[in-house]
Amino acid sequence: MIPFSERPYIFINSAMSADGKLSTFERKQVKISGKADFDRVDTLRAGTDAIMVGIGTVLADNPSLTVKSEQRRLERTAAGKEENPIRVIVDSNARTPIDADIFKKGKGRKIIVVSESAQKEKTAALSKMPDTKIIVAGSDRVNLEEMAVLLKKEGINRLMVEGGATLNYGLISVGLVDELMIFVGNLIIGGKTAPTFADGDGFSEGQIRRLTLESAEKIEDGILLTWKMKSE
Ligand SMILES: NC(=O)C1=CN([C@@H]2O[C@H](COP(=O)(O)OP(=O)(O)OC[C@H]3O[C@@H](n4cnc5c(N)ncnc54)[C@H](O)[C@@H]3O)[C@@H](O)[C@H]2O)C=CC1
Ligand SMILES: Nc1nc(O)c(N)c(N[C@@H]2O[C@H](COP(=O)(O)O)[C@@H](O)[C@H]2O)n1
Repeated sequence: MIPFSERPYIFINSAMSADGKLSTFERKQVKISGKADFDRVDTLRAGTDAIMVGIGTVLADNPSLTVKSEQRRLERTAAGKEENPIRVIVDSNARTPIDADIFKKGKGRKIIVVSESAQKEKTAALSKMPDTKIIVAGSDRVNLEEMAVLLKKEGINRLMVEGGATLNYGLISVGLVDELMIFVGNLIIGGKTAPTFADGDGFSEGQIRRLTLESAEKIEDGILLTWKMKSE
């Protein structure tokens, strides 16, 4: 485990259906949160140094990961920060499209974390995008622990993760998650191949991770659960 002083504080914010799905079997983005929850997410975004997603989420949702409220952006700039937190994509093979919204919408730094096996032409093209830095961590796949240490060196002390299913599992499995905020919405999505909150290989019985419930808050017709990871 990486000592806490050498990595950012890392929390995941996700929205899942009552049956634990992040989206449909077609991997199409579903609005699980309502207006109030999206506003809460915007406050969280404004209060972090960086927002991270996996490449699967970029390819499926094409998110911009910007702070939506002008007032919150102004408060950030008044405090000497950039309008938007640094946007980080975990992208082992440098598959991020150069026309992705992350490059088109909102000002601020972007970091694409790739592995050594990513094609050099692809990383070169991404490194030419404005305000974009490439970080290499890991040989075939991004090594998340190495990445966390490098992100701390970039000045990221508080990191918000917005999925998806594979990245959530990957971070939890290497002990890199401190807190989870899961909004459970009032819908059933179903489907055995639809992404769940944490996919990946799954934990065997002896490896199951345990949580401590911090709070449960009703928001519109859903519930926001805030959990801390129990130390292993
Ligand atoms: N409801 C919600 O809050 C959210 C829903 N989603 C949904 O989740 C789905 C996307 O999830 P996934 O396909 O699982 O993609 P993902 O966003 O978790 O990205 C997975 C990719 O991350 C990369 N990666 C590199 N190194 C890794 C490592 N060591 N561990 C784990 N991942 C690593 C791999 O290339 C892997 O394919 C979409 O359907 C999207 O709509 C995504 C974000 C939030
Ligand atoms: N909090 C939350 N609730 C939902 O219902 C969602 N579908 C998501 N998805 C996440 O939000 C990203 C979109 O961000 P932008 O609006 O483009 O800035 C999406 O990619 C998921 O990470 N989140």
